[in-house]
Amino acid sequence: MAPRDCIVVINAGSSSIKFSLYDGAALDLAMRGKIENLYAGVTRFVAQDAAGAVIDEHRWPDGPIDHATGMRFLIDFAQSHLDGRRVVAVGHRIVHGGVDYSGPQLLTEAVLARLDQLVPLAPLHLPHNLAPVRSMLAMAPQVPQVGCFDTAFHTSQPAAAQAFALPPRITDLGIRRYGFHGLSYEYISSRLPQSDPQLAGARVVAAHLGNGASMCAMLAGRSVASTMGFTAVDGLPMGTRCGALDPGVVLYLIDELGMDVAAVQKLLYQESGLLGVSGLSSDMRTLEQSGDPRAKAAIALMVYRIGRELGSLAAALGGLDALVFSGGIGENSKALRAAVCRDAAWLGVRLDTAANDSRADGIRRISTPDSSVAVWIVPANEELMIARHTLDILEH
Ligand SMILES: Nc1ncnc2c1ncn2[C@@H]1O[C@H](COP(=O)(O)OP(=O)(O)O)[C@@H](O)[C@H]1O
Ligand SMILES: CC(=O)OP(=O)(O)O
Ligand SMILES: [Mg+2]
Repeated sequence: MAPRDCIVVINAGSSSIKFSLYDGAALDLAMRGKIENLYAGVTRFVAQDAAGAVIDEHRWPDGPIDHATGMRFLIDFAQSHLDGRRVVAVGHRIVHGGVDYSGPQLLTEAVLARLDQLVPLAPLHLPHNLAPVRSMLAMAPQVPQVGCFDTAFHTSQPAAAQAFALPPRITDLGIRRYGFHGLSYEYISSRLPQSDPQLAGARVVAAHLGNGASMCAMLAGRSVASTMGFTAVDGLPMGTRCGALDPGVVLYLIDELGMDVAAVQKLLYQESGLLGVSGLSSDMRTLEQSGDPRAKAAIALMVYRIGRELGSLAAALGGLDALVFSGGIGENSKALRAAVCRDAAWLGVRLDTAANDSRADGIRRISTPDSSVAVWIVPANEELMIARHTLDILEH
């Protein structure tokens, strides 16, 4: 890579699109931006330089926008801020890789066609992950587009963690647990031992709590279990997704309530979770500011489920050395972290209240020195992981 060469990274989540621009083979961050509150609330855009100074901001006061409008805005923004750089590759977060893709992949029309088949497994994400790849392939066919999969990090899980108790004729179709947010967990597993080398071989549970939310058990930096399964609707309650559900409920909705598949999908993916329980909002900030008992109930349910999953994941690890919070809620909600840590006292978790309440940012420890479980905040950085994988693909 020449000094003016750069890699662009696009991370399209369910409620946000993040982009970053990295200079040269050292992957020095040049600029990052985020459009948040797609589909709900006031959509806003903010871009920052490497030092975190805001270089541009924008709001859409006439109502929330969708992924396609957001992407067009971002492409225009990035193109007008390249400042003489040459884009040598674009790295994309692709939420589902299915059975075919367990590592970063150069995206061609043939690969995209296979990924199209996985859309039913990630309806809130995959269409928005794939559309920008196609528009960039059309705009600049000479620029490699690299896909980095959320599922890839979890392929290290033991067979029992990946299995549903279903007959082989079903399992053989690829109907098994995959796990998601893998790029976030992979970043955490690479970043945590830099701050505390003792954690390199440790039993760690990380909670990526954003609009989508999951938890992952990692042993010596490798995924051994996670709360998300075949799809990103499993596990914890999320902004609008229900999380773990007795499959009998789905049968009942269809058979007894006469709901069709589209209605069930909408209910479980878009009308449940924090939004569904509170009846108010999918946004944790709104719920925390609300005095409505339904908002409190929604948060309490999320805290309760995190605690239950923490026990389960600690069991998969045979104990617990560290607990990590990440994602928009995990990084910013001190109340949620305090509630989760209070419920995890039985595991030896002791929160340092002052550290938890501090306005510091960046990676930091928030447990007391005598806590037998180290509690950390690690700001999510899926983009850096994508940039590293993209550079690897370019160089090999
Ligand atoms: N200061 C804050 N306090 C509490 N929750 C916050 C705060 N900032 C962001 N959040 C929550 O983080 C969630 C979005 O997380 P994020 O990781 O940005 O989303 P995505 O999964 O789309 O990438 C929202 O529920 C939002 O309310
Ligand atoms: C997998 C997933 O839920 O992603 P997000 O948090 O971006 O919605
Ligand atoms: Mg996210």
